[in-house]
Amino acid sequence: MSTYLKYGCVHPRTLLADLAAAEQTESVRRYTDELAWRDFYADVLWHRPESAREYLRPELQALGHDSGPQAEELVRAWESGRTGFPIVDAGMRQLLGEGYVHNRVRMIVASFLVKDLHQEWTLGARWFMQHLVDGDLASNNHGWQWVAGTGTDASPYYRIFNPVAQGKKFDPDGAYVKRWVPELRDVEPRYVHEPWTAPGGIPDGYPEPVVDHAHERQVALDRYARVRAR
Ligand SMILES: Cc1cc2nc3c(=O)[nH]c(=O)nc-3n(C[C@H](O)[C@H](O)[C@H](O)COP(=O)(O)OP(=O)(O)OC[C@H]3O[C@@H](n4cnc5c(N)ncnc54)[C@H](O)[C@@H]3O)c2cc1C
Repeated sequence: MSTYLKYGCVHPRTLLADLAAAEQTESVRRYTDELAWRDFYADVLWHRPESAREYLRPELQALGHDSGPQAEELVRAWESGRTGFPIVDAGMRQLLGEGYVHNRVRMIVASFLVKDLHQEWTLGARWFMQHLVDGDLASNNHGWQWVAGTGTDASPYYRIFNPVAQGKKFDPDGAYVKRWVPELRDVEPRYVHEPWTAPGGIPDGYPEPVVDHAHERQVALDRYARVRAR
């Protein structure tokens, strides 16, 4: 519904009225909560308009970010869905192909850019706004700040998504990855989220992982510890 809400085709109060009239199941309550997130972020943006571009926790700006030709190459790999991490690549290719990505995958690809590639959330937020059909300044930029750990009610900075574990948990048979990453269609489901472990190795045409997740996770945590110690 996000695109219809974004363009005002349906008003959130219409949805809330329907939800109030429905049997109060867990999914009805969850949906109501989701709509509340949307309004919450709109409210934050109204009161703190600078939060569209600036860190709500400015001290975390001192984390810094990677720059230079190698960092730029990694950003291009992320943008084009060629990081070698299947769930990240599927999400980024879906973004380019459909302009829509499920919330879980938005969180995974955003975490990868900020915590594995050590880029500022603002860079990813801009890319999303250029490509999402539901692109909304409040939900998008605060979604990014949530993942980056720099916003209101933010995910703690030290919570770092493991792209392999997330893929296995939320796409256990690899159907989502196989839909968007054709190079992996013939890989057995148990290897699809870490094709470098498959007996035949990584299929032709699919990249090797561009980073070592365990190492970059530690780099991110060390940077965070340094900023906190100031
Ligand atoms: C990094 C990142 C960027 C995002 N960018 C956008 C964006 O530009 N535009 C946008 O509408 N949503 C954004 N979201 C929130 C969420 O991913 C989408 O609203 C959701 O995926 C849309 O799918 P749906 O309509 O099936 O959602 P459902 O799960 O069915 O939720 C119903 C509605 O609740 C609202 N909603 C749900 N989750 C959130 C959330 N976390 N934050 C704010 N509103 C929410 C949306 O209006 C959504 O349509 C972003 C989330 C992240 C993590």
